[in-house]
Amino acid sequence: MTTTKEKLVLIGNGMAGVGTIEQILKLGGNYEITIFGSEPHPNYNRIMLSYVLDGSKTMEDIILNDLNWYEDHNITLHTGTTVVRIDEAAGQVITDTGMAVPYDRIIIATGSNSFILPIPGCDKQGVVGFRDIADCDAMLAAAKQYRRAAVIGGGLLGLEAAKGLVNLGMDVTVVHLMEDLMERQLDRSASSMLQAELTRQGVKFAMGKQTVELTGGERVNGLRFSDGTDLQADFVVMAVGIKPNTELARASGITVNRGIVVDDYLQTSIKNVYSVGECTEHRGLCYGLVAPLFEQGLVLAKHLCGVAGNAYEGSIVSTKLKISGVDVFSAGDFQETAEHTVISTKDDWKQTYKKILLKNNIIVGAVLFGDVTESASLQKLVKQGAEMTDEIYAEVMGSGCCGNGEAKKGISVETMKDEEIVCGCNGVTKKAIVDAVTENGFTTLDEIKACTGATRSCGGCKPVVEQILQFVLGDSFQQSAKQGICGCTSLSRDEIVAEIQAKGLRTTKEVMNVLDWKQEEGCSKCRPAVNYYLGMIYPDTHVDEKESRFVNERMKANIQKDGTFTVVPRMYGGVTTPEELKRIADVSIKYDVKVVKVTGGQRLDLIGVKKEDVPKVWEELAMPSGYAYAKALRTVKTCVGSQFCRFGTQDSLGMGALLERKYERLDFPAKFKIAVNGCPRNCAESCTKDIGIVGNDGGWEIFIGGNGGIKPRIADMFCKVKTDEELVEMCSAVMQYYRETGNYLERTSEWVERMGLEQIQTVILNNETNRRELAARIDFALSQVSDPWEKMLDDTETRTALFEKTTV
Ligand SMILES: Cc1cc2nc3c(=O)[nH]c(=O)nc-3n(C[C@H](O)[C@H](O)[C@H](O)COP(=O)(O)OP(=O)(O)OC[C@H]3O[C@@H](n4cnc5c(N)ncnc54)[C@H](O)[C@@H]3O)c2cc1C
Ligand SMILES: NC(=O)c1ccc[n+]([C@@H]2O[C@H](COP(=O)([O-])OP(=O)(O)OC[C@H]3O[C@@H](n4cnc5c(N)ncnc54)[C@H](O)[C@@H]3O)[C@@H](O)[C@H]2O)c1
Ligand code: SF4
Ligand code: FES
Repeated sequence: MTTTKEKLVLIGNGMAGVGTIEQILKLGGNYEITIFGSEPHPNYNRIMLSYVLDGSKTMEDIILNDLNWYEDHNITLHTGTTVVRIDEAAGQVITDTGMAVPYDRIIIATGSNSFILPIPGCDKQGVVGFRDIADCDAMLAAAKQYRRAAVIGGGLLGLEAAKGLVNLGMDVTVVHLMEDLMERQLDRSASSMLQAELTRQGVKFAMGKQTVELTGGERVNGLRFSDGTDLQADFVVMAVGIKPNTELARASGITVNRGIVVDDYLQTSIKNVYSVGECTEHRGLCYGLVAPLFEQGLVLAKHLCGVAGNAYEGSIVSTKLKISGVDVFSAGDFQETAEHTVISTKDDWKQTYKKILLKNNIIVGAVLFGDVTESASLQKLVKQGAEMTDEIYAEVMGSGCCGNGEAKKGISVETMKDEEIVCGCNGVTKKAIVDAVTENGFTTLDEIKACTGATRSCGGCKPVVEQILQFVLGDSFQQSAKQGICGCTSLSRDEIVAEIQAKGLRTTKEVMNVLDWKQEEGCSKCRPAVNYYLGMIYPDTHVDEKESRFVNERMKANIQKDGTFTVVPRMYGGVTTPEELKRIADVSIKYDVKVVKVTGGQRLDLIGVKKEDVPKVWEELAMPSGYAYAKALRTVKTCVGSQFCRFGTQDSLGMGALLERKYERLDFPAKFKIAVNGCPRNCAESCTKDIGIVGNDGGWEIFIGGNGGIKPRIADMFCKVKTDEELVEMCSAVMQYYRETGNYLERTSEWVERMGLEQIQTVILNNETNRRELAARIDFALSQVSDPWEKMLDDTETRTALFEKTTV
């Protein structure tokens, strides 16, 4: 008997909402889930935007759940779609794109918006908040063009933004209303130590300043303060707090105060409509940190899954500033009053400060600066409302038997109670981590993260998690610190490839079974990687595993934020014909293609094709797939070369087309780009391509390992060759060597750095047999591939399943 699942709609694709869905899935909740998110991205770690800005993480690093995760859990995701109203009578949510989607239950998790000071000039160009990827992009772009930045607000966000902009080379002044930084978390002593440290790191400060106007023309050029003084700035970040996003709730008749008002089970004033996250007001409080939001999410998930659990009674918050070299921690009360008993130590030489506040001998708050080793213990003590005892005093103030910091660290982990929370962001206890090691056999930080969630958000708990691993594993900890390709295995890429070859393993499932994967099914990181390694090892017999492919690769087209697709046909060497152009034009008009874009790789991109039209567009274009969605050869960029250019000494057009025809369709560890130039003037920009080829009088020069993307790298000169045949053989050998030794998703720019140029030259240039064998192996692999669009057009079943279902 099949039971119909209740329809659960999540509005808001942020950390709180998706965190709740993750809990529901863990608890086995039986829902048909649909998620709406205004942003055009899958769920990402907003906290980490500070690290993207300071350059220590990339946007890709901070994705928490990629599109495969939604697919794998049968979740329908609508990105770039805002829900504008809940129609309670009709039992539907209504979107800004005109969708009406039925629901049985709703979770509202619409988060907050940056608070923008409503002062004259606040809408000028160059004024941003710091809340999402778009803001972060704007800041990264501004840093390339401008020098002077002002950050209004000296709270957590303003200081992290300021340090990020300093790292990007800007001259940054933090403009703060009060006399003390982070006055909502720190007392005057900690605040002034913090200001001194940040000044040392290059941040300037204008304290006690109220901004009354932003000056300039269309673009901001400065700030005017209430005392009549001003500050020049051509970029302004507002970080003066946040405003719960309650628009949708108000429009739907839900009770709203500062936030959306909920009871202790996160129920709003409307039946079956719940709210979690920053948009929520519980017992008069709205929270702006993830730990309380995850606590709310857990209570709600249990409630929605019918699992017994406590009501949500509110959270005690603690904060840590995420600036490298600045250790600050604050939990609970931080400003002493007559009611408090104060325990404090301040070391001006070591620049450390510790203060613990007691009320009637109960620990109610703590502030740490410089040394935050005790933050996890103090966080727990404050949360528990623990009574101060001699033992606790000795532990947290560092007196008594253990004068030595290292010894003390060990003891503090050892004496930590099982139920003590180690990761505040994700509510992970010491016991959960110890169990992950002793019961599941996990031994690395990545595995602990995948299993328990600890370290997944702000990362502040990493040192304590490491200490626990060390404590439980003893001497084997160092050895186990070797990281596998993901949390499912401790094996490296080379070990996996060697095992596949030695044991003759044939499928992903077999690899995972035989090599003792910790998660039977693997994850979205290892499944595509293993599928690639199998295809590389067995080019003739491996049956490609579609379920291990990323969504774009499965669809053979790139999904866009509005759910439509792009179609990029192949144009060998960037050359097309009037007949092809006519077909492209006819198809674009017939299928109402939104934009036809000339790409940087010299071809045409049909953007905005409706999903159901994609196969018809392929059929009517009658051109090969351009593989714009694949980890394969994308484009071969060419200049006009000797056929037309008066400087050209080599036929770059002809060679480009030849190479593109030869190497198209084959899988590589990552996308692959080539450029061919007719002379050293290098009009087709060889230096930023995986293989760059430059014609000269006596033949060709070959460059490898260039990249123009997020981590630009200029290609290295690999060798010179005289004939076209030598050129092709050399390219074949380099490409096959990269296919055989590259880590999945590793671009050649990283591969060359990792392997060393000399090593690659030794293997390929100094050993003719090697070179010939590599070239023969790639030729064999190439003989096995065929056009995927043509294949899909002949396969009615797959085509219908992919393009005629309602979801991707
Ligand atoms: C730079 C930065 C650093 C931070 N660092 C930390 C830190 O170190 N520690 C910490 O604890 N917290 C930190 N925070 C705060 C933390 O990120 C937030 O508390 C948390 O992300 C809030 O989660 P949320 O899901 O409630 O809201 P959000 O993350 O704002 O998610 C809400 C989502 O809903 C979407 N949405 C809104 N309305 C609609 C609608 N009507 N229909 C569809 N979608 C909608 C929004 O576009 C948004 O994507 C930081 C925040 C920032 C910006
Ligand atoms: N490490 C972390 O935990 C972290 C990092 C970034 C953001 N966040 C969270 O993101 C949210 C936003 O952070 P935030 O720092 O903007 O909020 P906030 O409310 O914590 O701090 C805002 C600061 O701006 C100051 N301010 C207000 N009006 C001003 C004015 N007119 N001129 C100058 N200064 C003014 C306030 O005095 C306050 O110190 C918060 O919920 C915060 O907890 C947390
Ligand atoms: S690279 Fe040389 S041959 Fe090619 S277009 Fe430029 S000048 Fe002409
Ligand atoms: S405390 Fe933030 S990730 Fe663990």
